[in-house]
Amino acid sequence: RKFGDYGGQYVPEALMPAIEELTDAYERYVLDNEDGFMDEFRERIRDFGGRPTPLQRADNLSERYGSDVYLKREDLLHGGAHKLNNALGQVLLAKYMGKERIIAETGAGQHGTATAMAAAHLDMPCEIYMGRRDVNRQRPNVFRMRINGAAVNPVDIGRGTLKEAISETMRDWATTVETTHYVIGSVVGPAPFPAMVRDFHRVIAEETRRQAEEQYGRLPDAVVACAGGGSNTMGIFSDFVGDEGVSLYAVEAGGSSLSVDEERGVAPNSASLSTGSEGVLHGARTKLLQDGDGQIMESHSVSSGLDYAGVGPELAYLVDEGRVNAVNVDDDAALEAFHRLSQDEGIIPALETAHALAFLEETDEDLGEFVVVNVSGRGDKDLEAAIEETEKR
Ligand SMILES: Cc1ncc(COP(=O)(O)O)c(/C=N/[C@H](C(=O)O)[C@@H](O)C(C)C)c1O
Repeated sequence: RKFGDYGGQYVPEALMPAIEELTDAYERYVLDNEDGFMDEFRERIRDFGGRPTPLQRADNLSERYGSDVYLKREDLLHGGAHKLNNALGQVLLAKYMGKERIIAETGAGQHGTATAMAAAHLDMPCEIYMGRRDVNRQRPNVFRMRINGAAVNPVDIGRGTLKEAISETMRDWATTVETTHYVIGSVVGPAPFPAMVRDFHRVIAEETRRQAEEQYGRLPDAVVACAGGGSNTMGIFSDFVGDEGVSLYAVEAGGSSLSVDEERGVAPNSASLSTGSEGVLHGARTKLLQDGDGQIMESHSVSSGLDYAGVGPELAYLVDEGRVNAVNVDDDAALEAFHRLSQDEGIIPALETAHALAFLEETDEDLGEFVVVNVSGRGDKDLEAAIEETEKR
């Protein structure tokens, strides 16, 4: 339940029965593979999802940085992002638990889309909560969710971004726990969600380890991934935590600046790991952007998927332990990296992913000769935003 001081289950009493039921199901089906649950998960994520994803050498980036840069291509997973690993796992688990309805939150819309696809695939009705602001800036994903048969509920309270969408989804779940499972989109929320979401994404790290040995003859010197809630980071890091020779870099959104405006409660970034402080958000104790009175601050990022004031408790723990390096790059660097990968490698990355790629350009650290970057998603959803943002600069 806990990762050092972080984690726990800070939820209203009404949710405790659902949390206990989910904990029992997680232990039986995910940890103990009861009824062959994990076998069915692996078979479906292979045949429906398209796993394994390639570990591909980026020849032009390798030349630019004078090292062997390999891309873990989660953008090639069905739906265009790593999100399907967790969404498929949780919807399948809901089916094993006898649930009849699926709900989820989304910000960038990738998690919402993945949940809608998994629910359609497993014949479960699905409802997605999405901040109005995100509905407007990730429209291609709103269309995909609806075409996959999900209802998309725009959330108009507050700033209409991810934080409010999560709160609305939790509110729905509190009154529908009997029949409904809440598919949380990242390694956040009350236990067992952070560990369970990590375990569904662990397949990314397992493949990367095998592919590194086969294609390069040894483990990477460094693994780099962007961090919003932290699921694609924990997914690709989880298998390497015990390998001291593999440096791990979690790249957060530095937004437009790292200085926060305590007065207005606004942080023009989402660098919770680097600049946040300990607090409770969405059911877990973790690190988050809060003002002196403990009010959660508005976060910012050019990418919806990193625009989140919190971060997963296990990732916060690994950073405090010094096992993961928390770094960040700003909006401009991410936009440059978005265009660089598109022009130099023929891959349009998600704006979230672009932050991980920007770190290779921005850092003056020597990352070693064999560097793996997690390409968490593709940038189809971001084309309009990226062009607009680039023209503005
Ligand atoms: C392509 C892509 N890459 C990275 C992220 C960051 O989420 P994590 O991997 O959980 O840190 C995201 C996050 N997307 C979520 C979503 O689509 O709803 C996000 O907005 C929330 C679930 C946090 C993403 O779409």
